[in-house]
Amino acid sequence: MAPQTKVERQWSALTPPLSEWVLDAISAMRFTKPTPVQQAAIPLFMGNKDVVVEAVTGSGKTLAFLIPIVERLLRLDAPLKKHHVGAIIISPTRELATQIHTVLLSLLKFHAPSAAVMKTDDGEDADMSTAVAPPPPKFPPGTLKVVPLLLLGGSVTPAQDLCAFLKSSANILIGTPGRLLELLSSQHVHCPQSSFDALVLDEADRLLDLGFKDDLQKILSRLPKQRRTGLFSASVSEAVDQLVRVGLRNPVRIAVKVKARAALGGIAGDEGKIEDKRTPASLQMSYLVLPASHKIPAIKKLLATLQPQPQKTIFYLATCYSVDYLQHVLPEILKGHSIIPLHGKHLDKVRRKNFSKFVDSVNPSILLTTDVAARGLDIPAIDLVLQFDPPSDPKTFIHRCGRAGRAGRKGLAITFLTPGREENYVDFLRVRQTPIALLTSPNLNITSIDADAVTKKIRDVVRTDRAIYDKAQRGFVSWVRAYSKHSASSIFRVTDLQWEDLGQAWGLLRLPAMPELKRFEGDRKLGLEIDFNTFAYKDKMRETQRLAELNGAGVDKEEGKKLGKKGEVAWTQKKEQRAERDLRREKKLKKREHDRLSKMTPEERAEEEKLRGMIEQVREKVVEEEEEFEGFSD
Ligand SMILES: Nc1ncnc2c1ncn2[C@@H]1O[C@H](COP(=O)(O)OP(=O)(O)OP(=O)(O)O)[C@@H](O)[C@H]1O
Repeated sequence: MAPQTKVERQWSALTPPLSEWVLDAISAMRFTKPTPVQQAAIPLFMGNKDVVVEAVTGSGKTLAFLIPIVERLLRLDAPLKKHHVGAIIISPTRELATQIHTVLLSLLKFHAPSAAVMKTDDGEDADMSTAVAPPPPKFPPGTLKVVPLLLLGGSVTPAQDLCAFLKSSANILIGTPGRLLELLSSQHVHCPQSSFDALVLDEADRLLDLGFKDDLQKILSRLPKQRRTGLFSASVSEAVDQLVRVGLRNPVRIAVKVKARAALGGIAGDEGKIEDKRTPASLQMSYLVLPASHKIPAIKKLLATLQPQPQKTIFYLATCYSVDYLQHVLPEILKGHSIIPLHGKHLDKVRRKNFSKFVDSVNPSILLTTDVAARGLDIPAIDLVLQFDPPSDPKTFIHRCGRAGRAGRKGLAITFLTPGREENYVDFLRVRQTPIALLTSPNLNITSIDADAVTKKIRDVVRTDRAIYDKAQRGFVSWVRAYSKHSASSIFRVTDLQWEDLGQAWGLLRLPAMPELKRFEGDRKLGLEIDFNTFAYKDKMRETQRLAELNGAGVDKEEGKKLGKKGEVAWTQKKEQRAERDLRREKKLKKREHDRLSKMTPEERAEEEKLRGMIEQVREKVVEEEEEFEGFSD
């Protein structure tokens, strides 16, 4: 017998033993040993156990559920019937679902029969194979294989998803709840007791949140009760009250915690003590206490002084509108870094493009984002996470921080707190086994001169275009609303906010009119004298419209905006733009479909017609999933 390699030795201690091809795949990935969560979860989930798995971010939970699912489907006595589903993996966001699908494909590349299906399904590979390479190997009927299908929503219609399912006879579905439900609602998709094996909820506590409740309930009602269910997350214990909803049967709880020495800068006297942590040991969890107006100057200094210089940074903001605003001003301040915005209100196309741009960028770059990118994303090169302020939902905290310091790599997560009551957040986190320590190095020493200089720069950008001013006002209002909804409401109180300093921090040209400022008696103009009547939009059409309104009746000269039905113009315009966009999208899809059909042989067409007949019966409803993921982003 050939001597075992190091990889085989480490992984082969698992029982039941993994298949040869899985060991080959792991070996190619250079994972010399299973991570603790893989060691604990793979044997149990490969057996007949339901599992609830909590392990720190970046600890390899994805393979901990993918390997058992695949192994079990490939150990069946006979292949699943056509259009029968063997396993479903649900994820709260498209990006995460896509990532799980990618990891699964990289695993299946090593399973020849499944890989052959992937090849023939991929048009490019198939074409190339007829031209240069030999055709993919044929396997005898009855060969077991895993065929995954990714369901995301966005620009793909439910009918197209069904078409892909029927054509590929996929047996593992990966997707977001809304689109999965659409597919499962079709009478052509079968999940009977005899075939359905496992359901996985990745980021389970998020999926058990109220926002997903209805979809999840409906999905569960379409699955057999006798199945294996796996719940995975770095914060699943936050959802214990909800677990019963998932119908777990005597689940085994697996909790992989980290023991670490308490860092300097935590509670006095605790330094060096061993403590349980819910964050990876390789991730330095830090905070800074600064007035709001010192935060961006501190970030500027940090990025310039941290060694080695951060290459990929995630900068979390509370709302989509804050992202929409700061994407215009940060490039001016954080020069040398590409600022890439990403939030749930972006069109699907923009969201995908910007995400890829960040992942692929070779220069220092900052993903400016909301909690849409808080969970699950595995981009190993991220070395720094910045939180302008803590997330409204405290369980999101460890997920945001956990985008850095993954799989043993060093990472740094810094949370900004303002002096006063917010400092209690440090103790609040400690109780939740998420200790954070004051960042003492590099020493930033931000002065009011630094803050004034940054505010001036921001304001200079805002003054270039009234559209940016609008975004600033909107971004700020949405931020205040998010702040007021913080679940740690005794720590984050709107009444404690320092409005003038915040105005400076955001580079506002005046404080917006908002109910939260009713009792504010300070300077709403923030010390500036600006003639808003002459403050123009760069966009000529918009400016002409503004001027027309300004010169017309019912105009507040100071605001330069229409009185009465506030916001009516913008709203109707927005509605028209959306309708136009939908029309354009529909036309594009039709053209793409036409091009696809025109390339088909008559036989393929006939098959297509047959499929279409089946698809006609499917509800055509495009689900707006993004809003759910945003939760509190106004
Ligand atoms: N056995 C292993 N050895 C080394 N690296 C591994 C191993 N298993 C997985 N990894 C790598 O660890 C990284 C994190 O894995 P994964 O994304 O599954 O983490 P996770 O626990 O799901 O994190 P999160 O809670 O943030 O979703 C990935 O880049 C993955 O390739």
